[in-house]
Amino acid sequence: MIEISNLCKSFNEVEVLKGIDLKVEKGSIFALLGSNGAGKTTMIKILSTLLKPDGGTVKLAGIDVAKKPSEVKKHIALTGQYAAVDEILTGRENLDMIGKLLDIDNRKEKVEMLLMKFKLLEDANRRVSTYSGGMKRKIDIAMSLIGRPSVIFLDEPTTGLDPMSRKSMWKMIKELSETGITIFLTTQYLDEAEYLADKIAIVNGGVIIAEGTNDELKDIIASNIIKLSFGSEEDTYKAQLILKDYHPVMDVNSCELKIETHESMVQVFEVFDVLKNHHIKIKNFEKKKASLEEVFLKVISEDSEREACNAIGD
Ligand SMILES: Nc1ncnc2c1ncn2[C@@H]1O[C@H](COP(=O)(O)OP(=O)(O)OP(=O)(O)O)[C@@H](O)[C@H]1O
Repeated sequence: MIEISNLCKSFNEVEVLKGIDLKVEKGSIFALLGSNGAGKTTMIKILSTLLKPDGGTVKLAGIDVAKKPSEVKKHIALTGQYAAVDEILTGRENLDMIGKLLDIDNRKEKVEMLLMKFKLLEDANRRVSTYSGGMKRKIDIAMSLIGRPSVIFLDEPTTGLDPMSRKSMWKMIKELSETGITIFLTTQYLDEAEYLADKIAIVNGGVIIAEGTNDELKDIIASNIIKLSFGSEEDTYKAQLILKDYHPVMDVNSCELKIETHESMVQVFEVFDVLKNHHIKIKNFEKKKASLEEVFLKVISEDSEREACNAIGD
């Protein structure tokens, strides 16, 4: 549904996007992750025709976004971090206004159907200025659905929402995806990407540094993690010293060490052997896959280190 090739964009000589290549499958949920200022919103603006790229191509449903923006607009909807709703109007009036602008058939019915779907019927005649953050976000998404888009861009859809509203937004996004709409979202919440996305890409320094399904990212980039717990602080400190070549991360309070293992079980047995030889008893042992957060932090820090080394080399 979306094909991005060698996408570049600079602002005042600062290169924000330095050659992005991505593909998003029809009907899937795609999450773009990145730190503050990584270029996520810039990318969404280009994909949704609001900003012209400096180079590269973007095709949406096979249509070139730069060459035929008005064609592309018929297929897409954009909702932002800051709800684009008119606060003075009621929820119903907001939906009706967009319906009029888009000259939608059966507008009234469509508006009522969306109010019902988003559980906003009871509050439909209240001014949006009196809505909670979660309700504003709902009306924003409902407005974007009036034109029956095939792709919806959600820029940080749950930023600023409380945990309950986040969960209900997640449910709504899943339901939208089940109707066949392709969803492209940006987020800073790793659990959000982990829960929602069929595919995830991490943008850093203007390029995509990792891409894949949740499991692929964890498999390809991250190693497995072993968690060892000990009977005392003393043993934990000793184990940390003995295992220093494995770069353990220590949590003294819970007497735990976390170690990354890069190869199957071989390193796990090595660690056991070393501890046994030093007569340190392991109280508990757990082997788990890295979380997406661990993957994210690792690839970002490795990429930044590489950049720093390159800069020194230059
Ligand atoms: N119109 C503009 N003029 C100049 N610089 C801009 C403009 N828009 C964005 N930038 C810069 O481009 C970089 C990327 O911004 P962008 O908003 O795309 O990042 P982001 O990943 O969405 O960040 P955040 O997570 O903080 O929203 C930032 O350094 C920002 O200051």
